[in-house]
Amino acid sequence: MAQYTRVSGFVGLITLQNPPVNALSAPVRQGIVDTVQRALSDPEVKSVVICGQNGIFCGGADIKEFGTDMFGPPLIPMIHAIEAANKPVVAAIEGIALGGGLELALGCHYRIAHSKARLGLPEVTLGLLPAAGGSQRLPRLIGVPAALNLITTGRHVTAAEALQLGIVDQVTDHNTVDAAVKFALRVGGQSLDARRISTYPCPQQPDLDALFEDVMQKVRQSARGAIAPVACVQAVRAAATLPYTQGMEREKELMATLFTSGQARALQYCFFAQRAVGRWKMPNGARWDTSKPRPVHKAAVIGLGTMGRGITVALAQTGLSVIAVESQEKQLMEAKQAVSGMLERGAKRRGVAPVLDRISYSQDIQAVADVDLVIEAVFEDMALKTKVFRQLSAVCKPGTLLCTNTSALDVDQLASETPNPELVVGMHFFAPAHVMKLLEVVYGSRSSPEAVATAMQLGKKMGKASVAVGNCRGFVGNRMLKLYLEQASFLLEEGATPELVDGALEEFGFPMGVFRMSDLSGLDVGWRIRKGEGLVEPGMASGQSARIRQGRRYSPLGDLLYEQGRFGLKTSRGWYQYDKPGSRVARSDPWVHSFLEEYRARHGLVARNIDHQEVLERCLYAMINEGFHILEDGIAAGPEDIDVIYVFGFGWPRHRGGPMFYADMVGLAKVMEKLEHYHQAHPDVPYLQPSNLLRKLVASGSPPIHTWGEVIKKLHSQL
Ligand SMILES: CCCCCCCC/C=C\C=C\CC(=O)SCCNC(=O)CCNC(=O)[C@H](O)C(C)(C)COP(=O)(O)OP(=O)(O)OC[C@H]1O[C@@H](n2cnc3c(N)ncnc32)[C@H](O)[C@@H]1OP(=O)(O)O
Repeated sequence: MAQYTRVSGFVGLITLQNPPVNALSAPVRQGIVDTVQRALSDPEVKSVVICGQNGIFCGGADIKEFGTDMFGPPLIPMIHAIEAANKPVVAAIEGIALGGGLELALGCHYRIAHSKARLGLPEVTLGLLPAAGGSQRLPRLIGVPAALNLITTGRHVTAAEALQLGIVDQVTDHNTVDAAVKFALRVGGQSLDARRISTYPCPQQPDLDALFEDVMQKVRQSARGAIAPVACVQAVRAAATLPYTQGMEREKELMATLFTSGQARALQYCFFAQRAVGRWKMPNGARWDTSKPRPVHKAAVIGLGTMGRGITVALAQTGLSVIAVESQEKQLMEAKQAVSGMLERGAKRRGVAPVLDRISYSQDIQAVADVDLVIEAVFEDMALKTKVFRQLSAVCKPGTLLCTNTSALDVDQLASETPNPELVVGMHFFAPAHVMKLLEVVYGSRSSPEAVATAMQLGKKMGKASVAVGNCRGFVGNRMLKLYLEQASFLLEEGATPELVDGALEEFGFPMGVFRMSDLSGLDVGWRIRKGEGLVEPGMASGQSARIRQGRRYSPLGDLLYEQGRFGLKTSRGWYQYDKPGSRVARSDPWVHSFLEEYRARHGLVARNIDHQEVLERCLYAMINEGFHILEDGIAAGPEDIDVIYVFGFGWPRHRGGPMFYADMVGLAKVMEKLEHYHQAHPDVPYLQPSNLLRKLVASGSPPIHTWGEVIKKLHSQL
């Protein structure tokens, strides 16, 4: 809807009304068309101002309409009619002008923004391009390089940057609508010939071909297979080389390809999934909207290894006072220096002052007596964590929330060591904790809704995609990852190389394949986890029972490399070789290839040809199948939770939506059939057997992902 009023005698004021972000839904577009016509035909009205209600100009097209039968007036003619008007139209931009919202503003003759407003064309993040003239007008207004930057990244700019770039004509600290009305009164009756952006020639750019070639190469490299950034470059190129009308034709053509693409569906799914995970619920009925978080002003971190340091930085940057505790003096000194460095570098990047004074350091756990929340980040060892939790219970004031950063251990067991298990939750960060955007909030069987709400709110304040998950070994992310890693090792045994497996996964869109990732995180880390699970004994890796452990297939390849001191990047040898410890450039290592050949010969394994498709099916479908088990077990409340975890924490390519969305796209029947096929070929790998839930979904005709909840509910009610 759009409301129309006449203000100051001569100005038609149009207010977009569609909370929460005044998205351009069909009724809003219809409202704009009607009210613009009304203003233009009223002889008393000399100029027009368009604004949005509640201090928000417009969040763009209504994303919920995509994929439905869209009705109502289309955006392009609506914006053309505004630009062609014979009375000045001024956009009063408060809050946000994004996507179609900014395109609407670019159709206006003038733009006035509040100093706190943000503007941008984020369509690329939804798998689209600015196809209501944005890709054609913006380059004409601000030049090709700046437009390319904004359109291919989708980044938001501040009002100050928008003014500097020439996107807006004026910035105000005062009431934007008042300023726009005053402005409109002043320009009423003036010629609009020089104010219609579509009539501007694109600013000349030396060596246009070289510029586009260079940008296209960079965009293709960073897009990891996403098609929208490439289409965005092509659309801007059309703006730079074609007359406006032909450029619009090209924009439309490119949008037609994107609009119905699987990638756009995936990216739009991710947009809503990211918001859906905030509406968490627990199997006992506790939920986000009935659980009140506690205030957290002061927090403590116990253990200042890599994770503890990152968590300390993340908390301090959120504005909390932090007490960082490390019992070893040398480690404490090193941590202090490292944390200060991280804070200083982060502050420099963001152009703010570092918040070093928010952190105090101590070797004594007694120092945490008055904090509201503690995050334990000591070594991943149950006995050690238990000791820390007992100490914390004795030291902390009543009501302090005790959180563990364990990546796999039993949260219930830790909670049982405290007199108040309802105050215990997992806060599983991902390394580096001040950078990675994911937080798994793990509720135990006795965690209170209040404790979960507090951890979720803190995660949100830290800027993390926070997902509430149940307690099981590895929670959601690592539980699924384990099978992905195992399948990759099995593929090596069967004839693949690390390069082949990584190549397939990187082509799929992961930033790095499984073996490069393993070199980065350290083969010693994986070895320690397997040892903790009782899978590793000295000498066992080469013995008779090497390839069967705990009654099922096991690959000792990682253990054998570990025994050779090949820990990955840190020792400059792992699945690849590196020029020096810490170097990121992975080079093939002939030693690894001979080692694999000898290993196969020793175990009577005959190498066969393995192609990219098999790598993807084995690694990804095994993980997806575990995702279905996780849903069945109620560890994740819905497929969105799993997908957000994988996109934000494990480098799953966002344009493929996450593992569960990907399964839906591939077709559940196909995933099930392939799993059955691989299980038949590898009966000693029980987890390749399709899960009950997957079978049930296929039997119910493979319903779309947003309706899986019904099938899961039915499954639970039958248990
Ligand atoms: C064959 C060819 C056919 C061609 C047809 C072409 C037709 C299309 C033509 C033009 C297309 C234009 C493209 C666009 O405009 S795409 C949309 C561009 N806009 C965006 O990407 C903005 C997305 N939103 C955000 O970034 C944020 O929501 C923000 C606006 C910054 C607000 O953030 P915050 O304050 O943190 O609040 P939330 O993110 O939680 O959002 C609050 C609720 O509002 C819902 N929302 C937000 N934006 C939209 C939107 N554009 N459409 C619909 N709904 C939106 C959001 O989902 C939250 O609700 P909920 O929690 O229920 O999910």
